[in-house]
Amino acid sequence: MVRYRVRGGNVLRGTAFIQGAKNAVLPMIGAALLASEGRTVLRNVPAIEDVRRATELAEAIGAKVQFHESERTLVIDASRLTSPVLPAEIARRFRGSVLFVPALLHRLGEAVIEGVGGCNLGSRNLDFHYNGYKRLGAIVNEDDSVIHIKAAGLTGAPLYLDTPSHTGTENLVMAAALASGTTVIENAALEPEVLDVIHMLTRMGARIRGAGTGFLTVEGVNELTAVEHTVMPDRLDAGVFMIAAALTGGSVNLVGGSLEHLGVARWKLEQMGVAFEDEGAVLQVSRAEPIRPINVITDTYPGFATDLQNPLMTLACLAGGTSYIHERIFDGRFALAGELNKMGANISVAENRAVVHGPAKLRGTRVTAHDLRSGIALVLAGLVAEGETTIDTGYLIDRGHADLAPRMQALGADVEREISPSE
Ligand SMILES: CC(=O)N[C@H]1[C@@H](OP(=O)(O)OP(=O)(O)OC[C@H]2O[C@@H](n3ccc(=O)[nH]c3=O)[C@H](O)[C@@H]2O)O[C@H](CO)[C@@H](O)[C@@H]1O
Ligand SMILES: C=C(OP(=O)(O)O)C(=O)O
Repeated sequence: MVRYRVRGGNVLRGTAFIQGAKNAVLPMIGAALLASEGRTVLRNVPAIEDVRRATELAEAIGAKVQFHESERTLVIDASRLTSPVLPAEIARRFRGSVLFVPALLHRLGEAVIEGVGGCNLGSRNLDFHYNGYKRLGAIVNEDDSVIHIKAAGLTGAPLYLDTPSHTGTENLVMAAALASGTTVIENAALEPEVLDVIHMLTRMGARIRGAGTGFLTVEGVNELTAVEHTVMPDRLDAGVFMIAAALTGGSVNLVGGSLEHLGVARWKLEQMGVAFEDEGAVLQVSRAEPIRPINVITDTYPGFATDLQNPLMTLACLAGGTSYIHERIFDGRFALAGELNKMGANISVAENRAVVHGPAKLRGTRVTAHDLRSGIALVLAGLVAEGETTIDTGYLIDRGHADLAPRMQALGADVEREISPSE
């Protein structure tokens, strides 16, 4: 079992190299499976567990995949897909498995979803996805726990998303890209990762207009070709290292961090006292003043990213006053509060609102990661807690952050990753 052990008190200084974006590379692997000839090359791929699971899942349906981890490069040959089944033992380990459905529908005419994983954040429905496939002509059978979708060719149609779903947009764009005729997707997501996926699909030969406007028009084409594409940097990984610098009162140079990918989050961090110095391709982050309390409302991009809500909750624990966090994307994303309270924080939660009373003096103890971002938020808390903090279920952290311990150690943090015999 993977466990992280953090000893607090060190001020972080130095350079952090931001990884490739988890939430861009996973749909890109799904997109690579749409190419019936040649090999796709993805660069700047993060060495995270979700990518390793996605590699295993792609191989389970017949693709040939080589993940050259030290080169951060994935090579995918999807010329022969052999099975429409996304096996539960792999698909249930990560959310990105849902992104393989469009390729299965186009390449094999059917998809059998034995399960979808991902962070435990409440309902996490997929009805927008299924409704979209039906409107494109697929037959979706949701009768039992295994979802069967059949499609003898998809036909363009007017689609909509009730809310601008991140993977919902990516899946419906991929489904429409090879459908016959024109598809319009209303209320499409604007996240930078979604735009990067659309950029890759366009380079593959897809005909997509309106990226970043909320209205996407997709003219179906007959085939998509394999390309080489470099994955954008991970803005959530960058946000974690920004907050690490702010928490410890240090100064960190981010290679690969970009402020415009953060949207409102950049301004909220500045409101709390975080200072940014844009030095060309390097972004310097520091905190020159005491941490101020904040009022944060999570939203779709460019609103405050829900994936940074937990790391920000940790920062708010040190603020000189009361902070208010309103989580508007997921209906169960406050598991972190109970763990931080074990460390001496004073956080109260009522439905989708949390109130963080600061400043709190955090003390190291044994805590549990309930999901990827609560896990990384606990590592951040350990950086400023008195004594030692151990974080169990560290696999959840490794789902989304590559080489976390070495990258933190390079900044002077006392962070160790341990493999303990499963208890
Ligand atoms: C692999 C990946 O890219 N994961 C990201 C993706 O997740 P994911 O794509 O699952 O998140 P969505 O944007 O779809 O979901 C947001 C909300 O919409 C609801 N919903 C979504 C789809 C649907 O068909 N029906 C429905 O009701 C969900 O229950 C949730 O409450 O975007 C989230 C929001 O930025 C991020 O936290 C995740 O890191
Ligand atoms: C919710 C997240 O991931 P996933 O959708 O892969 O569970 C996340 O990255 O914070």
